Amino acid sequence: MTEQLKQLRNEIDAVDDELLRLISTRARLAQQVGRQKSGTAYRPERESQIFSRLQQSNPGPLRDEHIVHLFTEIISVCRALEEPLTVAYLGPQGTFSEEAVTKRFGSAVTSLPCSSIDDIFRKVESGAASYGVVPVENSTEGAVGRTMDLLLQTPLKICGELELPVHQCLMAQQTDLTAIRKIYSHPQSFAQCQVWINENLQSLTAVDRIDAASNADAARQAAADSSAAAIAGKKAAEVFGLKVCAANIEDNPNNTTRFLVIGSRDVARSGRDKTSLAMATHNRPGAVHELLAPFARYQVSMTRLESRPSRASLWEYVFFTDIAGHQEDENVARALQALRDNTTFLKIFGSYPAA
Ligand SMILES: O=C(O)C(=O)C[C@]1(C(=O)O)C=C[C@@H](O)C=C1
Repeated sequence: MTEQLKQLRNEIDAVDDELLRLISTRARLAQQVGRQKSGTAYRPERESQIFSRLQQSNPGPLRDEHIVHLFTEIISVCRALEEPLTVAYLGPQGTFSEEAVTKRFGSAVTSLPCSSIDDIFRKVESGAASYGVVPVENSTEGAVGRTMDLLLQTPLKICGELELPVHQCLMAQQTDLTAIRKIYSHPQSFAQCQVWINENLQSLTAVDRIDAASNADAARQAAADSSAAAIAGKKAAEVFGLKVCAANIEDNPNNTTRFLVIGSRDVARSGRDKTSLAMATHNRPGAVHELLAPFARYQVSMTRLESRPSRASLWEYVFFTDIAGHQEDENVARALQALRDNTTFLKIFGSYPAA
């Protein structure tokens, strides 16, 4: 070892000692904060403010996303000292939903795999989980209808959102594509990889596509059959001991799924928030125009507008809307009051920090 290398490593040791001391101090402060406040330890608005501040003062060379990743884990262990959290997600282990839980809450939570989106809502409503993470839309496939329908029925609130880039892989027990006779995957993942499958697999011999309940379930089935492959995220290959035959096979490289965090408490203002709601009005000419007018009047930006059948009567729709700002912001509060006066139905799902 050169003298210079030895010297640099000594400096790293000294920095690590300092980091250890500082992280321990931070953890003790979080414990004190936990004793001061009432209710749940998880404060999404505060975490969002911490990330914004750190990104603004990031001196490099680490990228902002690395800083957020490191501090997500630091906050995760500090939060766990205050209160252990259980987070429900669409299982089994190895799904993109599980990745979404770790991305938002860090690793120091108990993640609870559920067999359906309905089950996630049930677990949070019953208190078996403190929070739930549910997919709400995909950039290629559009809205996740079940999540939207359940939001209408539940007393739960939206406490946060996050976006997860969805990179699909073809995985199998071996990497020889000519040995593959069937592929398991979730129908949505098949849809996201159509071009790649047609170009790379259909030209071989006949390959059956078999729908699975989830990508991770597809990987589980491929792990039990040497003539099968699965399309799933890289995490599923790790969980089920499969080899990745081809990575990033999604037709759209920007393929992203947006997830919501659901819980039972309202979230305070972070200063960079969004509010989600659903509304309905009479089925007559100009009604939708009138419905949206308060947003224009009070200068509230809409970031999403999606209609779904109301399920109450034929050809009646509920409009799901995301707007910029928190319910407690003056312009948002005024727009919401105008909506209360003009709609036949209005449900506010919650305000939360924008991703
Ligand atoms: O500020 C708080 O309320 C804390 O509990 C501290 C802390 C943190 O580690 O910074 C931990 C959990 C909360 O979600 C937000 C922040």
